[in-house]
Amino acid sequence: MGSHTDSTHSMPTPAPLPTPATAAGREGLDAILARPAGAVIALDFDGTLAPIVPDPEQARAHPDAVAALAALAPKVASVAVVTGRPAAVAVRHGGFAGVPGLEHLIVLGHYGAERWDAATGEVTAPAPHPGVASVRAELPGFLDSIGAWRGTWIEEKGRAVAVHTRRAGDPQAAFEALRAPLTDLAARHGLVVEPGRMVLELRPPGMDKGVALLDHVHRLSATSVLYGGDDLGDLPAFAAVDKLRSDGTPGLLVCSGSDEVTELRDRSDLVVEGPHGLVTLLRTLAHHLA
Ligand SMILES: O=P(O)(O)OC[C@H]1O[C@H](O[C@H]2O[C@H](CO)[C@@H](O)[C@H](O)[C@H]2O)[C@H](O)[C@@H](O)[C@@H]1O
Repeated sequence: MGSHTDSTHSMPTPAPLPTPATAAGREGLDAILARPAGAVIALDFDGTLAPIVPDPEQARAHPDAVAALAALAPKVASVAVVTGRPAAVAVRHGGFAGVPGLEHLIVLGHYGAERWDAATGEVTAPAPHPGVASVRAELPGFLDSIGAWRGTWIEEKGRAVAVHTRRAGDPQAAFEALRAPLTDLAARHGLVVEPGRMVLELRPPGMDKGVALLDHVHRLSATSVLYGGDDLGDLPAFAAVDKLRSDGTPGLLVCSGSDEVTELRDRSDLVVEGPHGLVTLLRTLAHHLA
């Protein structure tokens, strides 16, 4: 994908859009193309718009992501980023604030608990869950007591805490060893564990990316939806698109593929190769929309 040159007119013409592998996906893409003004384009951040790096503080949107989103946003009902990150962090690391074309961008942070609106620059969110403060206090001693792998570290997220294993000698073994104990710990504090790419997050229950996506699509009375993600936390959003489809709203499920997570590949209509492939798809889609 990319731009081609049309020798007849010497004008760049858009590369063709890829064909989704499923009939439902083709119907979703057709609906977006037929009526872009009714389409919601919703995208995960880490691993989808931003390449995975060892230090979450160093993660940044793909260099062409903002331009692709800004080209797409004026043509559709809404572009939204749906992320496990605090909304303000995703806005900062994405470079999403003050961008011409992204005046109506929405960032749904903390799996939808937070909402940042580019039109106001404000984040709205419910009161923090008290279990986060108590688990934050217990967590360092708890990790020591269970002999967590060296390199395991805690990310402070405000409304949640996340335990990362990517820097451990064997990240997958470190992740597996922590999963059951952290699930018990979270439950004792009224929280749930959200597993991700070499990360286990302890966060409040009751919200996920599927709930957030359905709410956003219904608020706008959208007529179609595209959701792109890479990780287990995106599966509820995939399920939400399935629900929308069965209720009559066409949708396209895009997987930002990696070797690390395979579950989404099997559930998606279209697989692109990581954030670079996703950004190329968005740019190509923008070219094809009236
Ligand atoms: O919902 P997302 O936007 O995909 O956010 C999920 C988690 O992303 C971050 O962790 C992941 O990306 C890091 C930077 O590339 C990487 O180091 C880590 O291994 C990944 O799991 C973020 O740090 C977490 O808080 C998010 O929950």
